[in-house]
Amino acid sequence: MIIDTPFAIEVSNLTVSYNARPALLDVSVRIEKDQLVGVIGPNGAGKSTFIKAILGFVKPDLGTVKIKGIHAKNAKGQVAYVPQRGAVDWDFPITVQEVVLMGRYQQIAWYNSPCKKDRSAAMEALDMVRMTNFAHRQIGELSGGQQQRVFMARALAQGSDILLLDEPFAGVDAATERAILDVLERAKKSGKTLVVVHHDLSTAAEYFDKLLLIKQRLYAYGEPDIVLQEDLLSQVYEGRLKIFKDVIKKERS
Ligand SMILES: Nc1ncnc2c1ncn2[C@@H]1O[C@H](COP(=O)(O)OP(=O)(O)OP(=O)(O)O)[C@@H](O)[C@H]1O
Repeated sequence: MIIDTPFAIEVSNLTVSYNARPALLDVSVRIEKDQLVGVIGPNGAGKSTFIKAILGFVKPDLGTVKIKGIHAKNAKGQVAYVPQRGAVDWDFPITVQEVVLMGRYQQIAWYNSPCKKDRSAAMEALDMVRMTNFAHRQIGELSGGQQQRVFMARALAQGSDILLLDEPFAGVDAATERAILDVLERAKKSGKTLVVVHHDLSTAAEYFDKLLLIKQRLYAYGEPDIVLQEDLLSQVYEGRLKIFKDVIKKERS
């Protein structure tokens, strides 16, 4: 069933708890299609939980998630996920090409092996992240930034219109950060909606079309100049006054 909606993701009244302690409380937000969205907030704010709840990896106490107008339970395969780099066993003996092909497994019946179409989708995705020359390399032999790009290719090969990424810029150098941003921007131009957990307030306005500011509750969602307001940031980041004052100064200069 195709529903004509401008929204990629609609989250309504979402509450998620771990051991009876709420990580997210009554979060409602509608994310439009074809946007590059940054999810910001301090440590432990519930950013990863927000992503995991959209993916159905954690069960909400309350609330609903819709993907392109359809209840998330019935929209399996519509959303691709790029986990935090630390969540992956990089010593596993597998090549770059095999990892990216794994993105196609939802499309491959259990009794079939990957066909030509699956292989070309995987190669196209590797090309998009500029990693074609590394197709036959073991994943353990890549740098952190290259590993990140391979996992982005795996998500792109899946063919979903919506990609959720958990801290893709964590632990990479400035040049790699640029390369990853370039992939995100190209994916957006090709019609994807990307929701990205991001730690660094100083680059948030430059990198993203919209920001989602979260600390257990949703504090703001919108264009960076609406979200990066001193009063909002002071509520969310409390003692870390200097950091956000510098950010606002940079925003306005
Ligand atoms: N599996 C879990 N079991 C128990 N508590 C958890 C679990 N996962 C997260 N939490 C708690 O839920 C809250 C939100 O965690 P979450 O990882 O979503 O935050 P975050 O904003 O992504 O944090 P960070 O920026 O530090 O990665 C935190 O208090 C965290 O300790």
